[in-house]
This record gives sequence, structure tokens and C-alpha cells, in this order.
Amino acid sequence: MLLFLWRSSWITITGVLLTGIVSGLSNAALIAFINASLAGRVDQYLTFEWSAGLTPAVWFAGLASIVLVCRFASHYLLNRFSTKLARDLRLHVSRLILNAPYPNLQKLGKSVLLSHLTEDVTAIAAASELFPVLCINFAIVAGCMAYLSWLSWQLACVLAGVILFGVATFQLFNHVPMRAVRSARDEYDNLSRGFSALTEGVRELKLHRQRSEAFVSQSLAVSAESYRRYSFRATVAYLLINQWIQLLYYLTIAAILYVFPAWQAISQEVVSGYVLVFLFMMSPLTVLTGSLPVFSRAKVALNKVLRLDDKLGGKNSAQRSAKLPAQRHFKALALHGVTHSFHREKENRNFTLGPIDLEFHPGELVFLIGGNGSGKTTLALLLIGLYHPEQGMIHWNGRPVDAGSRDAYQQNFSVIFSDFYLFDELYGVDLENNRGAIEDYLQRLHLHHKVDIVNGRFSSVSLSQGQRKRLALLAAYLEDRPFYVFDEWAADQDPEFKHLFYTELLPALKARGKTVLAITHDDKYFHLADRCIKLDEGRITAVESPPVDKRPQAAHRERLDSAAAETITS
Ligand SMILES: Nc1ncnc2c1ncn2[C@@H]1O[C@H](COP(=O)(O)OP(=O)(O)OP(=O)(O)O)[C@@H](O)[C@H]1O
Repeated sequence: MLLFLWRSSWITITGVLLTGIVSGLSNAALIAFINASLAGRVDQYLTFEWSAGLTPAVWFAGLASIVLVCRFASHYLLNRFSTKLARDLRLHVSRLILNAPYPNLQKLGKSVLLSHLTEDVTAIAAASELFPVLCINFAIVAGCMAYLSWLSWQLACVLAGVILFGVATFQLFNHVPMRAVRSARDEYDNLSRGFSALTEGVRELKLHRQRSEAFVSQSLAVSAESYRRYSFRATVAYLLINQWIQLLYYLTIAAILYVFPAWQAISQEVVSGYVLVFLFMMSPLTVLTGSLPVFSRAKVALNKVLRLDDKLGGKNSAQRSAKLPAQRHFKALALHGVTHSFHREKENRNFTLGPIDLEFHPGELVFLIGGNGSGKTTLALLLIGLYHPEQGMIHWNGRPVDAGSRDAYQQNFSVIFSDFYLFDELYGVDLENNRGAIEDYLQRLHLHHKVDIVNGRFSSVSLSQGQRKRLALLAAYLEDRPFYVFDEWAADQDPEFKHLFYTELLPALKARGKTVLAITHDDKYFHLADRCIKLDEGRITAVESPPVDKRPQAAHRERLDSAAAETITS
């Protein structure tokens, strides 16, 4: 990933480094120039050939201009680099998520994925913003050091020793705040889970004071306190390290002022030069040491993002990006001995779906039925390629679906999940060529008075759950794929629209040659299917093809049901 970032921004990074270094060095040169002016020796330097006969004031103005221009250029490039880095990282993590196998995403959970997209990317972006500032300050310190060595190499040697000692002690103690930063970041995942529960369950919490108080005190407050404790521990540890570095700094100034002159003859110009430069270096050194916590957090975040690549199975991205063409001409879909299992932690046993043997053909209307937890959704997820068979094989048009063709295979399905997500924009739809179809579908779905398409967006998605599901159906229609899967689509519909769905919309899809697999509990419409596949404890226990002559009976039952409903309401 770092290589990818370097490749995408190496020109900017080089520019930032160069301007930063020039700015830092010219800053140091300016200080040397000021010191020489104070000591009254500047005219002596300007007698050299390279002085080009310019006056000290012009030299001063020139050096100050270089400092200002380079500082501006490096800050400008820095902002370009850091904003680009944050953007690229956000897109990189988003693509990782999109390319990852679905079970891995399910295992990690939404809140942890969101922490990567927010906390980690922000931490890395913050460090990238500081990085060039750090380069400038590092260059200033390096330039100052060069000037100090020129003033007195003996003092410079002592100074180098002090710096090496400072770096060694920093390395020795750095693991303390680093451990706290790592723990704080791990705790952030728990905090993020708590925030998800809070935002998604806000209605349930508002209606139950004891539940909400217990939730806050036993879950949210615990994570918030742990996060605070670890963050505070890291800050205090860095503060102490900072103080230690400052102490070394003051000790060095004291030694230059009071110890060295007694030990070795040092001119006043050298002493004042050293003290002036040291005081000037104070601010860049504070920036360098002050940025340590930011860099530690970024290091932990970067490790998290790199590990996310492994956890999500990043190798699959190459397979996905192969962009195999979808085989739109559907002839047959077959599942041969397909299985998938989950471990039920509390019961300490597995739920296994299958082995499943099934075949689907164009223009078939199939209902998948069975009790709660019988494996209907799991079978649907296996069928559409979001779960991968642990045993057995899926064949599309007689060809096995493997890792290389799975992405193309998935493009044959249009699915509305029971916990569907409705995008407010019709992404990937050719609006110009579908304008007539959209208006027609909006009419058929009884939504034409409520929703319109404006600039590719639904004019409103603030609708009832049933209406939002109808909009999802509109989007599915527009996808125009050979295989449709609906997971309890009609569950939120009123009786009138439920009737329309089973008796008109599904048969209309079938008439268009689409294959439809509908997961349903609406037994009064089972007779309309070509086949009803019943699941129990992950196994197919019955495959029934209701005879056509049963339909009048069903219609009769329907009438009886509505008469009963009328009696109840009256
Ligand atoms: N992500 C998961 N992790 C662990 N177990 C799971 C997971 N998803 C489903 N299961 C288990 O697999 C079994 C089948 O679940 P599935 O959602 O397929 O049932 P279903 O027939 O669709 O039920 P329902 O009618 O209630 O929607 C259940 O016992 C469930 O506990």
C-alpha cells in the first residue's frame, strides 16, 4: 500500500521534501547571518567572491524571501499530498471492503469496518499532514547543526553525543506509550460497536429507561472509559518523554554557558552563536517531539489497515478486477451436493446447510419455504455466490463457478434482501433509455404520486418500509438480470399489494423468461409457484409442484380469509 501511495504521489512527495529541506537550510543560513551581523562580522563574509557585491540588507532580504517562498511551496504541496493521501486511503479501504469475501465482512462487522474508514484513515491523514512540517523542521535542525559544527567542532561532537543519547533513551521508553496507543485503538472498535448499537437501537433505548441506562453504564461508558484511560496513558507517557528531551536540551545550554568555557577557551561569538541557535531550534524541536503521538497513532492505524488487507482476503481483489463478462444468456443453474456451515457458539455445535442438489431453468417461479432458522437465507446467499460452497459445486450453464468466475456469476442476479439497503440514486442504470420503463414501473408499483426520478435520484426515500421495498423492486426491475431472488419481499406489504405481487408481478417476471426464487411464508400463494422447495434444519425435506387445479380452492380460501378479516374488523 505504501508503495502504491509513493507511486501515485512521488512527484509531490519529492517536491515537498526538496522545498522543505531548502526552506530549513535557508532558515539556518538566516540565523547564521543574523549571528554574524550581531557579532559585526558580516562584512567580513561579504568580501568573498560569492557575495556578488550585494549589501547585507539585500542578502538578508534574499535569504528571508527564499525561506518564505519555500515554506509556502512546501505547505502548498504538503496539503496537496495529505488530502490526496487521505482520499486514496479512503478509496483503498472502500475497495478492500468491496472486493472482500462476504463471510469475512460479516465476521468483522459493520462497526469495525467503519472504524477503519474513519479512525484509521483520519490518523494516517493527520500524520501525513505533519510529515512535511516535520521535514522542514528536521532540515532547520540539520542546518543549525551544520552551522554549529562550523562554529566549533568540539562542541558539535558533544552535541551529537547528547542527541544520540536522547534518541537511545527515546527508543528505550517508546514502547510504553506505543502499547497504550495500540490498546486505545483496539478499544475504539468496542466503542464503535456501542455507537452502532446506540444509533440503530435508539428507538428501543428511548422507550425503556432502565435498558438505556444499563446500556450506557455497562457498555458505552465502559468502552469510553477504557479508551480515555489508554489515550490519557499514551499522552502522559509522551509528555514525560517530551519533558525528558527538553531537560536534555536545557542541560546542554547550561553546559555551553557555564561548563565548557571553564573547560576550554571558547570565544564569545561561539557561545552567543550556540545559545542563539539553540533558542531558535527550540520551536522546531518542540514540533518534532510534539508530533510523536500523532505518528504513533498513524503507525498503529497503518498496521490495522495493512492487517485488514489480510483479514479480508485482499488476494480476491485481483480476481474481481479481472472483470469477466457476465453470461447473460441463461440456460440452467445447478447446485450439486453444495454445503455451508456455521458454528453456533452458544450451543457449541454447527448448523449445516445441505448437501443441496437443485436445478433452476429460465422462466421458473420457485418458492423457498420453511420455518425460521431452517436455512432459506443461507441457501439464497450460496446460490447468488456471496457464500462459497464448502463442499459440492455450482454450475452456471453447465460450467462450474469457481473463484475466477464468481464475480461474473454474481452479475446474473438481482436480489432484494429482507434487510435490503435502498440507494437514493439509481447507480449503474442508463436513465435516458429507461425513462419510459421507470415511469411505467412507478405506476405499477403505485408510487407515481409519491416518487419521481430527478437527476438520477429518487426525489424521496423518506417513505414507509413497504414503499421503500417497492422502490427496491423498481431498481431490481431496471437491472434486468436473468435470475431474481426475493427474501420475504412481501412481508411488509399491505394485503392488496401482496396479492398484486404474487398474482401479477411475479408471473410477469416469469413471462419475461426470468427465473424467480422467492423466500416466503405466505402459504396462501404457494399454489402459484412452479415448485415449492421446503427446508428444515438445513435440508430439503420436500419439493412440491402444486397442481394447477388447486388454484380455485386457494382462491376460495382467499375469499374465506378476507370474509373472516372483515368480520373481525366489523
Ligand atoms: N452469520 C451467521 N453466523 C452464524 N450463524 C448463522 C449466520 N447466519 C445464519 N446463521 C445460522 O444459520 C441458521 C440458518 O439461518 P438462515 O438465516 O438461513 O435461516 P432462515 O431460514 O432464512 O430463517 P428466517 O426465516 O428466520 O429468515 C440459523 O440457525 C442461524 O442461526
